[in-house]
This record gives sequence, structure tokens and C-alpha cells, in this order.
Amino acid sequence: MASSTTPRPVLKQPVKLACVQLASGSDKTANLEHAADKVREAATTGAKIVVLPECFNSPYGCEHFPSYAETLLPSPPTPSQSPSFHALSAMARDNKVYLIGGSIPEQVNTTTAAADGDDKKTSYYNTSLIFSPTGALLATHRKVHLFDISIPGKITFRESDVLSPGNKLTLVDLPEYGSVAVAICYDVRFPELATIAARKGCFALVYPGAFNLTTGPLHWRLLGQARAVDNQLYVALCSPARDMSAGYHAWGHSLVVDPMAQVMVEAGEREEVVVAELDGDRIEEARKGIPLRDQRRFDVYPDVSQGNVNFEEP
Ligand SMILES: NC(=O)CCC(=O)C(=O)O
Repeated sequence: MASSTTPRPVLKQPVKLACVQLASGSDKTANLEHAADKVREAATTGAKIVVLPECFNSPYGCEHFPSYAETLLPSPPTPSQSPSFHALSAMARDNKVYLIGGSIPEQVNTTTAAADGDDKKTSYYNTSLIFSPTGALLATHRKVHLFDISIPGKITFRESDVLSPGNKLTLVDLPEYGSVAVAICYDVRFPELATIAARKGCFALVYPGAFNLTTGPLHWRLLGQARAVDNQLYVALCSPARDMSAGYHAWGHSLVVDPMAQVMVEAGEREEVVVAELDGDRIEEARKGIPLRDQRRFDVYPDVSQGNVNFEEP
């Protein structure tokens, strides 16, 4: 028994998407100013969706998360609580673009009453902020799958030593175009998240990321193409530029993949803006030619998009 779950159309009109492969350093104010320049440059190409990389306002590393973290709640935060929130909002508004604002370290302070007094706790998240062309916050995504890996002799990284994971999937409605799913870097390794988003009707999966020099050459492009071919939609991966003087060496190679899994554009290692035009017809062509959506066998295996899926932070 075949089944069809993907609503259509998923992309209402063609749209240019730009990935800004940004060079960032240790000075947050300078990083925000530089990001603003590059978003302006991206917008001059006609891009209406602009993507920044993971941890675009700071160096990437567990030792840096607490010192660069900003408080986002209650929303909107004040400029002193979150300069990055206000800088991103202005970048989106000034350039009239949808801005998928990479990610920043977020700090959440909670106080719970306990029998022996208040219990105060500070948590950190790796959080993406998404803004509309008017500068309004549309959504936030906290990285769901934390980057904990250990490849002997190559790389050990444990985000969970410092960060807490997010607990929801993030679909963002861009009214003129349709919806995109936003997730962060290591999240791309989890096909369930992508498949659920695709079956909810998004036209693109967008991942601010920062792969490294061990897994980058092996998996970065492969994962972008895998998520695209599985789900027959566009995938964008946006990395920081490589900086060999930093503690973490990002792979670079920001790219956009089409619904047939062809790489449309790919950056090198350095700072660069890559732009691709996304067209709903290409999604339809891929889905018509290889009609996976009508051939799924939910009588044999379950539909992961049904049932208990979180779209709101509990
Ligand atoms: N920042 C990240 O989540 C890095 C993920 C990564 O490099 C990987 O191999 O996965």
C-alpha cells in the first residue's frame, strides 16, 4: 500500500538563497559589524534568504560558549542582553531579507524554589535566530543533537560538557515562498529530523554549521546531498571561513544542493558568499520523476512525521 503525505506546492515562487561563509574572530562587536557588511553584500545579489554560519559572532569551542553567551529571554531581549539579536534584526530589516542568523551561544538563567531556598541554574544552548524582512523574530532553533564525537588521533569534541540540547524541530514560514526547516550542524547527521520537516512541506533544509578538517572532507557534502536526495528538496549548509590561527579549524565549503542532489554552488575555504536560485519546479520535477512520496510503505514501517514530534520548546 503506497501513501502520500507531502503537501504541495512547497515553493510558491523562485527565490535566491545566499550562504555567507564568514570570517569571524574573537571580537564580538567587530564580528557583528563584519556580518552586517557581508549580509548587505549578499542582498545586493538579489538574495531574499540569507544564511550565516554556526557561532558567527564568536570563535567556536566549548571554552568560548559561556563568555560569548547572550540572554534571549524574555523576548525581545534588551540590546545589552543580546547585541547579536538586535544586530541580526537590523541586518534583516535594512536589507529586506529573511535572515537565518547562523547561531550564537545562548544563556538561560532559571530559578526554582526548593525547600532550602531558591535553586539557581545557568544553561547554555547553541541557538539560531531567524528574522523576517521587517526585522521581526520569526523563530529560534536550539541545536538538538550536540556535537559529541571522539575519533582517536584526530578530533574529540564534547559540546555536551557545556551546552544543553534543544528539544524541538524548527519549521519557519516565509509567507511569500513557503517554509524552511532550520537546524544546526551536527543535526544534519540525523535523517529523521530532515524527513519530518520535508513531510511537513518545507522546500529547503538550512543548516548553519562548522564541520572540521577530519569529518568535513568525508561527510559535509555527502550529508548535504544525502538529505537532499532522501527528501527531494533543497539543502543549504553554511560554514565559517577557515582560520588556521583559530582553535577550531572549520571546513568551509558552504554549499547549496538541489532536489536531485546536485551541488549548485560550493564555496572554497575562504570568506565567500555563494548564491543559488531555488525553484519549486525543480522540486516537483524530482518528485514526479522519482515518485517516492507516492511509494512509501507505511504498512511496512512507520511514518516518522506522525505521532510525537515536538515543534515547541516544552
Ligand atoms: N559544529 C558541529 O556540530 C560540527 C559537526 C561535525 O563536524 C560533524 O562531523 O558532524
